[in-house]
Amino acid sequence: MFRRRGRAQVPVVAGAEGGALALDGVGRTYRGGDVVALHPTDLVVGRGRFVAVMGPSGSGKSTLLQCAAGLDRPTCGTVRVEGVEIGELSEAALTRLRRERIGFVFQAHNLVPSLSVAENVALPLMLGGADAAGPTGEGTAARAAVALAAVGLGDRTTDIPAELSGGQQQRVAIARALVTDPAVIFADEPTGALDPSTAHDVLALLRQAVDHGGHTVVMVTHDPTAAAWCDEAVFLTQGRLVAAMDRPDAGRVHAVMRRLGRRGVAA
Ligand SMILES: Nc1ncnc2c1ncn2[C@@H]1O[C@H](COP(=O)(O)OP(=O)(O)OP(=O)(O)O)[C@@H](O)[C@H]1O
Repeated sequence: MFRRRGRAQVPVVAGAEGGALALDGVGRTYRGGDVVALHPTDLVVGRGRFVAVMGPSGSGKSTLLQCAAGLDRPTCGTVRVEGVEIGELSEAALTRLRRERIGFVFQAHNLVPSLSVAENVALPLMLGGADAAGPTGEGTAARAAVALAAVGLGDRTTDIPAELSGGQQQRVAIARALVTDPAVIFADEPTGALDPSTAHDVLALLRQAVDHGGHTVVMVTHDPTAAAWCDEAVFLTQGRLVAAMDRPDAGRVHAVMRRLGRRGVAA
């Protein structure tokens, strides 16, 4: 669905009122403006939604995700997470917001190899120092244990990452993303390195985080099957958001991706 704005068509993801994430005219250029990775883009994601960001290689998906997550500063526009405009935050405040209100899951899970599974999950809490205790005063170890139990790894807390399979390591990364109870989880190709069965388990966990944890998940993926786990899919091509789909299924997503790959535009 779209509403018209001056500069571009604007996908509005269902349930946008009180959005967890709002991009307003967010663009990113490189080399003094010669390379436009992302044209000014508007996107509002409602709380408790699972959204896939899709598009051909080089269409700007990772750029959008990095700007939305406060990992990169856009060239123009504003990003709000739970209504907080992140461009106005100091580096220290942005770091704190990223640590406490945002979770990250990447294709390469970035676990610290020398730390145990439980220590890896507790890391965002430990970096938070005095604020690490949960709402009822439980400590970091207890919170990490709850997050690990939620991804089915409650019995692997003392292992180091190398002792786990790739899929189990990705589940640890999801536990680490969940442990701070973030408003938004950004996932960049979280199943890109996994076999279909393990990918299924990881996507089920993200779906559960939305349905039972009330989290919002924004996931970059190339995979129509992964997109079918989402509430909505939005499609980028050549740095522009050109289409959105409610309740995507793999067949329809695949058809749009083929059209985008062929012509660079949505039908
Ligand atoms: N640091 C950079 N300097 C110059 N150009 C860049 C830089 N980062 C990204 N780009 C360009 O911006 C465009 C969008 O890149 P981006 O990584 O966002 O695409 P993507 O859709 O995530 O691609 P993929 O699916 O292959 O990961 C590409 O043309 C890319 O070459």
